Amino acid sequence: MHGLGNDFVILDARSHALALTPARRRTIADRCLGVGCDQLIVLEQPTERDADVFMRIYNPDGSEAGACGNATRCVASLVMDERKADRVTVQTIAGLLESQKMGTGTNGLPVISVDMGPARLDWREIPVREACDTNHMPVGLGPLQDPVGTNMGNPHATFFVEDLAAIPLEELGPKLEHDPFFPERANIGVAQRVGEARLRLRVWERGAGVTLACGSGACAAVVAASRRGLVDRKAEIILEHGSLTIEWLRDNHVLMTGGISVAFKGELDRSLLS
Ligand SMILES: N[C@@H](CCC[C@H](N)C(=O)O)C(=O)O
Repeated sequence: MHGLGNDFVILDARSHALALTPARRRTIADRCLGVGCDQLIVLEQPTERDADVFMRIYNPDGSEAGACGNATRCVASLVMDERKADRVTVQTIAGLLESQKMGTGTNGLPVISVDMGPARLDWREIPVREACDTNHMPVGLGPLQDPVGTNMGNPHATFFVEDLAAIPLEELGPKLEHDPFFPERANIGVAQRVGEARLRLRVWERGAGVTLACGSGACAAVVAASRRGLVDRKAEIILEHGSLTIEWLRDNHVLMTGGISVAFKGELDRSLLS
């Protein structure tokens, strides 16, 4: 499935455990050696009574992430179809995420909204190496300076620039992701304000590289832009393959709405079953 081109292989391990070693996870995510995806998602039985499904998130480098906004919308849509319901709760290692079907987009695809939980703004929660004001973090490289830090269940640094097209993200992104300032590495977002309530965004994702869209990165960008006074609390985020609507609610939760799509369905090879 994909959300605006941020693509996922979603494995259903709810009724049968999978033998997924880190090496196997990397191979499945490899676009030449496996199926290829930005994140590998594994569905399991939830451990919380209020949740409908548990979702694990793996980056193509094998690392596990606490949040993936676009995959949450995809998984929620799958489970809503199964249950013939308009609302479901997705459990992740970072918490419970409530999701709602909003209807169908002009392209005929489902539009799904997810409450990504609270935006965490304290430097210890992002986390960064030293105490700092997360609205102006002392880290940067070349034209990317003075980012805003946000934890949306995963760590983000959002840089604001005048001309997004002029930023060599493929070159600067990996260096910033691995900057010692971020002990758990970070997703690197670069945003340009293009209207009163509109931002253009590109993200170098931790453990994945540049993707066509990053849902949690879009949430972090609106929180960051709002803290900087660049937008109010609701904005359209324009990504390479479409837009997301993000709202930073007064209770500090962040709501993300956008389209999702099923690319194809397949069956697991028996060798993957444990
Ligand atoms: N594609 C995502 C984020 C996936 C996880 C990220 N790379 C991390 O390591 O934190 C999204 O839509 O939010």
